[in-house]
Amino acid sequence: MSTKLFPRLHLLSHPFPLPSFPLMKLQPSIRQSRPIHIFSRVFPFKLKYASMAFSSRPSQTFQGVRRSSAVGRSSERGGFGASKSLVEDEAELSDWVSDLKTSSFRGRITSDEDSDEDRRRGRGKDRDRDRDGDRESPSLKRGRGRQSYELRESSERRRPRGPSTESYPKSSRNVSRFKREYEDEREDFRSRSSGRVFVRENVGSSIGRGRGTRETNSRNQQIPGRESLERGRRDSKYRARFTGESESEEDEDEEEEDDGKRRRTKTGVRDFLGDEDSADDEDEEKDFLFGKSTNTLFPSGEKVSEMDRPRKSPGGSDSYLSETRFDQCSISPISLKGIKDAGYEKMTVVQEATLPLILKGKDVLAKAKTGTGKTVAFLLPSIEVVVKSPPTGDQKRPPILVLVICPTRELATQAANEANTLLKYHSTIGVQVVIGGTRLALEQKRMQANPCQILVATPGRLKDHIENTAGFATRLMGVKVLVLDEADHLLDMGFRKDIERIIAAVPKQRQTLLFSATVPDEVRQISHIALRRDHEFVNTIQEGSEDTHAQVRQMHIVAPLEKHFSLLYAILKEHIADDVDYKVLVFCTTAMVTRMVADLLGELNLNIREIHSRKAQSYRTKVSDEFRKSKGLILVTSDVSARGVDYPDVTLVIQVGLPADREQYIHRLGRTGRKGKEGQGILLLTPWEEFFLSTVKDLPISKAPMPLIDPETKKKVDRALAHVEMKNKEAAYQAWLGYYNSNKTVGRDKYRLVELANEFSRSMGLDNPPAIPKLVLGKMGLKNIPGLRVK
Ligand SMILES: Nc1ncnc2c1ncn2[C@@H]1O[C@H](COP(=O)(O)OP(=O)(O)OP(=O)(O)O)[C@@H](O)[C@H]1O
Repeated sequence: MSTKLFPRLHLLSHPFPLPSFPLMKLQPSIRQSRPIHIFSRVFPFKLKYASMAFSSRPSQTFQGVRRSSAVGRSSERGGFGASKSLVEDEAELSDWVSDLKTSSFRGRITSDEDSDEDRRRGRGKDRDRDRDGDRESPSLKRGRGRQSYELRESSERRRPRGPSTESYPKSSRNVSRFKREYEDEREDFRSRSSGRVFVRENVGSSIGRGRGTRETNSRNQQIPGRESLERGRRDSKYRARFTGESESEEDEDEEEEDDGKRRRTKTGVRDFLGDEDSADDEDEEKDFLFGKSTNTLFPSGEKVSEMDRPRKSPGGSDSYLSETRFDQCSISPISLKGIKDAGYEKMTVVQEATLPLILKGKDVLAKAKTGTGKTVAFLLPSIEVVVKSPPTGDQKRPPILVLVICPTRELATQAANEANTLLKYHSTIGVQVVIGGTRLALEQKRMQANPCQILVATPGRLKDHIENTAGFATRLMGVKVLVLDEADHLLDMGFRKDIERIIAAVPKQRQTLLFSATVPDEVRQISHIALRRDHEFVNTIQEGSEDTHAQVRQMHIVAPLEKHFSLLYAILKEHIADDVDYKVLVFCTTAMVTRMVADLLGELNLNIREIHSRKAQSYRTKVSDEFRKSKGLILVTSDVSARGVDYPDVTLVIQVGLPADREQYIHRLGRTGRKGKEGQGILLLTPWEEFFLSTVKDLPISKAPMPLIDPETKKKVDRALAHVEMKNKEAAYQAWLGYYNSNKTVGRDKYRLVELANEFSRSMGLDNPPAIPKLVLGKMGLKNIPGLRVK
């Protein structure tokens, strides 16, 4: 792309006005500034910062922070309405589902009571999977392709679930593959879906917890052979599943370990892996054992009116740091020592806004932009709760005092790392992590043998422990603080049932903290599931300001699918040429599309890594760690990296294809521009995806000039495409079809959808679209649509 015509862009620091909070004096904020390279030059103007004007009310506590009581607040996002998600509301979903006309789908409609009964009857570890939709007919399971996952997941949202008493067929390769794909895709789906909430009760209704009804509520540098070993391992594992063995959906690696012997004899695959896996486990063990080792606070019930505080920024840019130092708050000296060692001196704006409230014992729902220190904001006061808690007599089952729930494994690990940093000098307080993809037994041992006042968990694995770990439920009854990180996502339909189950397992008398960079109105309305009625809503994003960072340049390119791979390559090449310290995230729509794009970029000799739900957890952890520390690297990823992951100094985020919704666009973009740094975001769409721009029209996304693709580049990309494995293209095609089929706009017209899918197929260099199993097409509601090939 020719970018040389345009001036470079530099962002300037700017001062904020003085706050009225007595302890906190705001000075001009110093931001790290780096020149914007490549795409800055496509814009013939300098970024202008609009001065922000806010009404100031004397009763406010923090500048630039809107705080409100729980009751009666609706919109804080200016003119923007509800997010557009894959399946936006129940009525639309209903219409959409009725279009599918599949008898097997109808066959799946059963009742929740049945499923509970089924659980009681006991299906061993299978019950965790039941939670996520395995209560269905075997025929459905057989037909489940990964790309049909969205269909199933969406369908589940509206129907009660019931049991399947029939076992999986034992020897069908197709079944194994579909099952594997379905399980793997689930995490990607969960990662990208958000905002799909159907409950529309007013906050503060009688259902609220406060009213006592809580429960109602470079691939080229990859380890040689690793990939194929992983796949072989998965095949073996899933084959084992169909023999009637099972595990929780997040626990693939765990099952491999626990049932390794059995599977080894069945398939022989694990013979190749024994050593490697134990090495992985040791690494993981080390990771999790690195560190060491609550007063019950109840709100006074005071109502706080909405407070719009000015945090004016004469320079225009938003600041992530306040002028308030941590030692100005009532934090224990030992915590302060840890904070100092971590290099934190001043609080970020969200920390300044929420810390006093949380220390007072209030339930808080907080919204703050990506990369502005929300993790410390909830961890630090939680640690203080532990500090103030009297020691307990129960040595056998010491209580867990703080429970932090994160939607992804990477995020949970990251939060635990941050907790350990803060706990550096608290020798008797320990944090433990429980996440899918690791051995349940290992976690059980760790939680028993080490201090574990703070537990960070992903929902599925936590639920597994609640149901399967002796004494765990008792330990959870000690919880004084419950934190939902990425709260809007956790309260979304993909996680809702798990979260409700977890909430039921912790005491009603607790403090609850909900944090996210996006809080759609729907989430506010259902927050009573977790929060007390008199909770505080703290919004650090000023009215009239965007949910994204001003120092992140956002652009979109609209081009036909056939050009996307060449464009992606051209954009990356330009960026690499412009910035030796490049660090790029390329988001793709699904795990299999991610794999195919990673293959392609690897063939083009770019220094890439890939991460998605189809990768083993040990691999994901390694790649994630590597990317965190690296420069000069491109991470091709599905939405497992969309939220919360704190990779420092990401220079560019590229989103290829339709993001699941507005929230997901914001979170993905938020991997760059963290801690006040600059960054760039490019959204690459086709003309028929352009409608998405209307859902983010309040964000400063400008149209980038169309990069020129010279014939040589085109040829190079075509040659590289020819080297991408056919089976990866086939899987990408099927996944692509499934993803867009579940989009309520693109998936509405099935004939058009198939035309577009075949366009995607051609863009991968295929003359004919790959054939898809008949059953899968049936599940997707795509039987007899012209243009599809059936196998
Ligand atoms: N007071 C502070 N001073 C300096 N750096 C801080 C401070 N608090 C947190 N950080 C750092 O800021 C970075 C971003 O923090 P964090 O990941 O918690 O952001 P976040 O708001 O949760 O982002 P996201 O919305 O993407 O999850 C981290 O590297 C963290 O260590």
